Amino acid sequence: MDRDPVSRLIVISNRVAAPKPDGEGGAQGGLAVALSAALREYRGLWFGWSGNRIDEFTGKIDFQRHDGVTSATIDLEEQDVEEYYNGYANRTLWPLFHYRIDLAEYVRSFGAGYERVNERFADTVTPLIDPDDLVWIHDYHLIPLGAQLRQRGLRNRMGFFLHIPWPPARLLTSLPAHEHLVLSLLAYDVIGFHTKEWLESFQNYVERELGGHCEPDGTIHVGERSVHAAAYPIGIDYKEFREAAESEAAQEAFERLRKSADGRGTIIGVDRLDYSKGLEERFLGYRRFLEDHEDWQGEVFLLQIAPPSRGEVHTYEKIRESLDELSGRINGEFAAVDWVPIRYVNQGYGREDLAGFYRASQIALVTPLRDGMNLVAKEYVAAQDPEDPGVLILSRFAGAALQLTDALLVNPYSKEEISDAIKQALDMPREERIRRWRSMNEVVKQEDVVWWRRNFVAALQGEATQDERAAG
Ligand SMILES: O=P(O)(O)OC[C@H]1O[C@H](O[C@H]2O[C@H](CO)[C@@H](O)[C@H](O)[C@H]2O)[C@H](O)[C@@H](O)[C@@H]1O
Ligand SMILES: O=c1ccn([C@@H]2O[C@H](COP(=O)(O)OP(=O)(O)O)[C@@H](O)[C@H]2O)c(=O)[nH]1
Repeated sequence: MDRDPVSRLIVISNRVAAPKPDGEGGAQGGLAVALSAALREYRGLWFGWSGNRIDEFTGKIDFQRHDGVTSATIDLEEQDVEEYYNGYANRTLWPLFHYRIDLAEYVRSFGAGYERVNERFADTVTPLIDPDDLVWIHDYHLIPLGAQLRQRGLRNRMGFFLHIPWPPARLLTSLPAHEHLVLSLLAYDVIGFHTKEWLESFQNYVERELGGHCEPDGTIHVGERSVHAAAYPIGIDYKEFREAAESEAAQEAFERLRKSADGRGTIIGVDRLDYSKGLEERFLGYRRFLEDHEDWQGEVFLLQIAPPSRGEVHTYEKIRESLDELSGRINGEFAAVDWVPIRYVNQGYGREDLAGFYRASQIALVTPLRDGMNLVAKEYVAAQDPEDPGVLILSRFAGAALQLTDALLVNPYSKEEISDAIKQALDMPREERIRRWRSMNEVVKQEDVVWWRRNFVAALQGEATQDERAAG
């Protein structure tokens, strides 16, 4: 395997993938899954919150080594979790960055808790960083961390990657102290986004609100400061996922689902229970399909796997209640003694089970209203049987839609488009399914998590990536 000759890599993110006993599933989210894959190749360290709460912050670091990755985690206080994670990260930034200003809450104590936890991260991680280390900070929880580390004297090359969309400037300006937040990003040497669309929104903000100037090569100038900003779409660990798909456990999961489907077509959805994933709209689109095509009733079912997420945030409690109600209503309306249209499962599964379920499903319905990337779409493609692949129905508002252009792209707000796409997928001839799948599989295979990590790290080391050389 060719390794990049780099210094140590220090990865910092809110969540650090907790080692799980073999076979135990869970909704880790795409970031944790992708970073553990990338870090396995590196000498380095993954720093973040343990997920635990304590009465009083101590700054004690817990080191663990698991599956080739060293992690260093700290516990946070109850108030930290409430204001920083549940508050500013998930009640302010998450909805706003997913274009939901109607759900974004602007509460001063959230902002204060966010700054405090970023300072706590900076205080505890600074002694672990050597002068030659590359520092790679992840996601909206930790935007000001780079500036905090600079204030503590760190001169290392430092990069930031945003895993969620960057909103249009006109929406972002609804955030109190938005300039302060965005200016703190200028402490980094490299800023990465999943897609050109999110990058352009960022550049637009910089020019409109900060009076900055963006060069075609990705350099951004604001006052005296220059940083490099570019799109680096994240991928899955293709090789590892294929292995998971060929495991005995995946085969068992495949057979279990096929057996219980009893010859009916399976449409699968796999999402954290999050309002950004468009689950209500998806259920309504599927309902519309059942209404539009009565002959398909009893012939097909939707398996929606939706493990609960961020359950302490009331918008998440609300979406859970709405979906319980809506799935029940649709099932009550259409079910027969031997058929239920929606199997709605609030449980997380491990990768091997998921791989088997994906392969056993003729259609994947991946219809977020807005999504930074969406790795489920890529996993579905990777799990398919090349001789008889399923069809991916994908929201045009997911970052993945910019790469997976041979999916059936839909507007997730439109019941009609979802209904039509399901019908088109069910009727699609095998040759067309194979043609579309081959082209998507090539992208998923080539532009995998290793490619993503290498491109970002190359930029962090100050090297132009191949794509950037071609563009320049
Ligand atoms: O850590 P949680 O609060 O439980 O949430 C899970 C993760 O959700 C978000 O994932 C994003 O990253 C994926 C990988 O880049 C991307 O495909 C997806 O579109 C994003 O939603 C969040 O950004 C992570 O920080 C969370 O860990
Ligand atoms: O029961 C589940 C549901 C999801 N996932 C994983 O969680 C990740 C979700 O990533 P995605 O980018 O689709 O969305 P996110 O949840 O990060 O917003 C994918 O790797 C899924 O395989 C999982 O391991 N078990």
